[in-house]
Amino acid sequence: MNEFWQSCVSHLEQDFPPQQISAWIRPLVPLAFDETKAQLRVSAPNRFKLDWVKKNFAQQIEAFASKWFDQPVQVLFELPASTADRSKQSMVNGAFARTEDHRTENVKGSSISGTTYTQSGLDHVTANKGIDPQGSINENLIGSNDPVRTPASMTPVDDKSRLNVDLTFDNFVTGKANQLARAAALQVAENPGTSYNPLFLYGGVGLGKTHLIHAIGNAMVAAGHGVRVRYVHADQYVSDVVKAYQRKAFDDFKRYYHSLDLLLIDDIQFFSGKNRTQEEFFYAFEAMVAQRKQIIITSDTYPKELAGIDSRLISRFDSGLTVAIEPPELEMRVAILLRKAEQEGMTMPEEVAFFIAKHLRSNVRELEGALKKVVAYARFHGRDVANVDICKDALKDLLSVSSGQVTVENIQKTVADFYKIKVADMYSKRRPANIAMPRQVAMYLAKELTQKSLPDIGDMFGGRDHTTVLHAVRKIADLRAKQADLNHTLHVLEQTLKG
Ligand SMILES: Nc1ncnc2c1ncn2[C@@H]1O[C@H](COP(=O)(O)OP(=O)(O)OP(=O)(O)O)[C@@H](O)[C@H]1O
Repeated sequence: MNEFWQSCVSHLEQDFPPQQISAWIRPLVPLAFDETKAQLRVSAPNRFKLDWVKKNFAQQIEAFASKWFDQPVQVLFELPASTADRSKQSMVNGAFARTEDHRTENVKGSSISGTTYTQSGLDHVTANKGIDPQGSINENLIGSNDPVRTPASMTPVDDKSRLNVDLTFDNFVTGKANQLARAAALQVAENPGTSYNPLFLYGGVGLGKTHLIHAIGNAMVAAGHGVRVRYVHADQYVSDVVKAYQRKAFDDFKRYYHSLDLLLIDDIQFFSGKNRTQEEFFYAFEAMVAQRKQIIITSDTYPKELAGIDSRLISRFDSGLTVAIEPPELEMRVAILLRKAEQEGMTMPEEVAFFIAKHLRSNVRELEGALKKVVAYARFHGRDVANVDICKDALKDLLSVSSGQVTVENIQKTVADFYKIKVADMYSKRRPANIAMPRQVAMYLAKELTQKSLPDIGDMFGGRDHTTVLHAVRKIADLRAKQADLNHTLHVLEQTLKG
């Protein structure tokens, strides 16, 4: 059985990215193969994973098993005995035995749509519908048409906390833009409720705020003290308040939120103008902080800048630690692309990451989108290694928006970034080889890609004589013809500059 399963997993690894394998396939346990019925029994750790695997992987597993056992095999997925018993018991009793659990399930279920996890979350809700026959708040809230934020079809979400288990400190790339936020987040994860309460993270879209707060939640859960953690998007919290109000279920609502050890509330700017929500949140905030329970808030701006939020709340938000996440700098963008390409199983040479990172500057989500396009495009053309030409084709639309006219300043900056030297070295009189060579490359590109004359270019490189520029242009052209490496570098730089 073991041998079969290992081969099956290896086989699936060829078709699915490592993230999906670790999220969905590795947690499965092969139980037995019944030869007479040609049935393979496989156990999934919970109902959510079971449904997901059944829907998305069953076919491939069946096909592989049929080949392996040399007959058409049916795969039966089941829950571990204890989980199955619990579900059954709930069905029979008609309600959860412990009201605490029941209430928790209700509110939890209510907050699924409208967050990043909509697709998988809804599947989970559907699976739970039968388990919760009373379905008081739960059923009604599920019916809501909350907006879908991000379709994350394969996002593994923990049912209880609504944490995305894939968003961890380990895969959070750090750079100047986010090192402070990460350090604060780590500190809070290690000393919840006692270091900074609340921790308030703010920054523009797609910069990693959500990622970081999930990482805190996951770290605290992993620390294994049985903490009650809950991630909720502010929009969803608003809709929970409305529904609790409609159903006169405020006591349950309050008890649930006030009982948490860690509340992660995302995009608090969505509370703007929602007075009743703000009031409820104020009580939850006071109750939790008084008991040293940790609250972490994200927002698109810092507390005092929040519009339509009660000043009492703003002063509470300001009472802990407020940290910004800035847009990623070039090096961090390159590092993110390299890391994510590796996760996608795509080989991406550093200069290719540089090419993308140079053009797409706004946020990490944009980089991820670009990378997905490149990976899909490369795979479609049967390539495992991305190159600049593939990127140019795959990202045609994105690049045309961001590309501008090539200027000498742009060339100096791009070449300096590429060779990891300072832009100021382009004008300086210093002549060590590690600076002189990139400077000559920049002069060469300036002559090639702009209309500037040799004396103009000389001026722009710290008042150098036109003969110095001419010498540089000739030298680089000559070397380019002889050195494949340099030719390749120049090609990357030209593509990067031309967009
Ligand atoms: N430093 C990072 N390292 C790795 N991945 C990152 C990093 N920052 C962001 N990401 C990824 O970029 C995507 C967008 O990040 P996230 O959703 O956390 O942004 P956000 O700041 O919460 O944006 P929004 O305000 O739009 O909700 C996510 O897939 C996240 O995993």
